[in-house]
This record gives sequence, structure tokens and C-alpha cells, in this order.
Amino acid sequence: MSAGVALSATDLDAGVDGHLILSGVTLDVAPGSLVAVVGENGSGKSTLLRALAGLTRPLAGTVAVDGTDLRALPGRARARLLAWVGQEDAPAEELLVWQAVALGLVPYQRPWAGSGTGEREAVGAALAQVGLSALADRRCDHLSGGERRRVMLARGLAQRTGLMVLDEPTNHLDVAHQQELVALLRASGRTVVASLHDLDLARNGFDQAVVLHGGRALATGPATEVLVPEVVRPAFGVDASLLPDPATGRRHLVLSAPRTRDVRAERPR
Ligand SMILES: Nc1ncnc2c1ncn2[C@@H]1O[C@H](COP(=O)(O)OP(=O)(O)OP(=O)(O)O)[C@@H](O)[C@H]1O
Repeated sequence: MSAGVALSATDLDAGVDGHLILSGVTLDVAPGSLVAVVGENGSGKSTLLRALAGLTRPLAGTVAVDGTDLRALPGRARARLLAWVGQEDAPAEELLVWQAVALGLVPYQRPWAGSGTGEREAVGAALAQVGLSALADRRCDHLSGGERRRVMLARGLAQRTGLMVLDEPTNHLDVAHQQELVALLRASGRTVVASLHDLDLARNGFDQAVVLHGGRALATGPATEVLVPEVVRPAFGVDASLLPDPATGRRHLVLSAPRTRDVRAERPR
């Protein structure tokens, strides 16, 4: 189990190529918390995650991981603090699964040092966590989309960082693997910030949520308080209800009506 680290963003303005996308985002994440970033397509989820991960320079404001400005750290030190899995990241086709996962160990390796028992164990543990042990010797171009996604997540886990920043980690995963991923991230003890589109998974699987809309954080706070119909409606233009699961009593967010925009009118004739 890795010890999670604190993450804070203060009055963050983030953009792409100097073009402002999001402004005034403030976020305080306690060590070991899971934070979901949600919002409609183009609302700025990837832009925010890239700024939090130190991949882009904030246009204004600050980001600190474990009290440190990531951009001030050399690459290897940063890669020992934070693992990033991008929305479209995929393993190189010609690598075997275990080789792709072993790339997560690079920040710890000395040049020309062979791989030791500890490294093989770390790769094996990460593969087991995502349920890919049986495919360790398969070429990555012979995997399904969901299996490739799990390879990238295993590589991030093998990096053994206190923070993982994951852009749509549940893409391509079936419902059981989505639930398992959230459970394993929680069990790992790491701090996680992840974007996703499943609002109920965000509400019931994550501790905090950030809802992006109109170039800012429309709501930030405990996931069960933020992911409610009163916020979902303006953020997505979709009506929602909270319905209790008769077995657990836990309330689930159910999207209950068509989008207020008339999509039929937009359909090509
Ligand atoms: N170079 C650029 N110049 C201007 N705008 C850009 C540029 N690159 C991306 N954008 C815009 O920035 C906005 C935010 O993009 P971003 O990828 O952060 O959204 P997202 O919430 O992750 O979307 P999705 O759910 O579709 O993945 C989008 O409207 C996008 O078109």
C-alpha cells in the first residue's frame, strides 16, 4: 500500500496553448482521497487534470503536490510522486504486457541495471491488481480495448506513487471492471484524481467531486453532496433523481429524462 499525498490547487486558471479554458479552480485533496472530475464534453476535465499533473503550466494560480510545485521537480522525482494515465494512452503494440507494465518502474531504475526479483514482483503485483496475470506474456496488439486500458492502469500502479491522475480510466471497461478499479484505487491508499462520465460511479465510489461547467468549477465538495439533481441539471442539461437501492439503502443518481435540447432537430435528414 502506497501512502497518499496531499494535493492542492489555488485559484487555478488552466488552458491550452495559452487559450484560457478554466478559471478560478480551488481544490484541497486530503491524502488517500478519491476525487472525481465530471462535466460535459469540452468542459475542461482533461485541461484541469493536465494542469494538476504538472503537464501544463497554469495560466494563473498554483498547484502543489505534497507541498511541492511539481514543475520545479526533475522528471524522475516527479514520476516517483505522480502517475499520469492520459485519456488516449495505450501500450506500444510490439511490447508484451509485462514489458509495458514494467515501464512504470523506470523512475526507480539505474541505467544498465538489469531487472531484479523486486521488479518482477512489482510488475506481477500490478498485473494481479488489474486482473491481467494470465495475459502477462501476450503482445499488447493482441489485447482488447479494455485489456489495453488495464495495462496502462497497471503501469501507473507499478509506479508506486502517492498520487495518480487518471483521465477517463474507466473508458473501455465493463461495469464489473469499473467497480473493481475504483475499489482497488481505494484499497491502494493513494490519492486519486480521475475524470469520468458515469455520474453515479463518481457519486458512490469517490469521496469528492468537481463539476465543471461554463469555464469554472460549478460545484466542488463531498461527492454525495455535489452530485445531486440540482447540480446535474444545469451542468449537463439532463434531469436526474436520487433513488434508494432497496438492498443497501444507498441512494443512486438516475438520469430520468431526455436532454432538454431537442436532439431530433439536430439529426441530419
Ligand atoms: N489548442 C486549443 N485551442 C483552443 N481550445 C482548445 C484547444 N485544445 C482544446 N481546446 C478546447 O478546450 C476545451 C476543453 O477541452 P478538454 O479536453 O479539457 O475537455 P474535456 O472536458 O476533457 O472533454 P471530453 O469529455 O470530450 O474529453 C474544449 O472545448 C476544446 O475544444
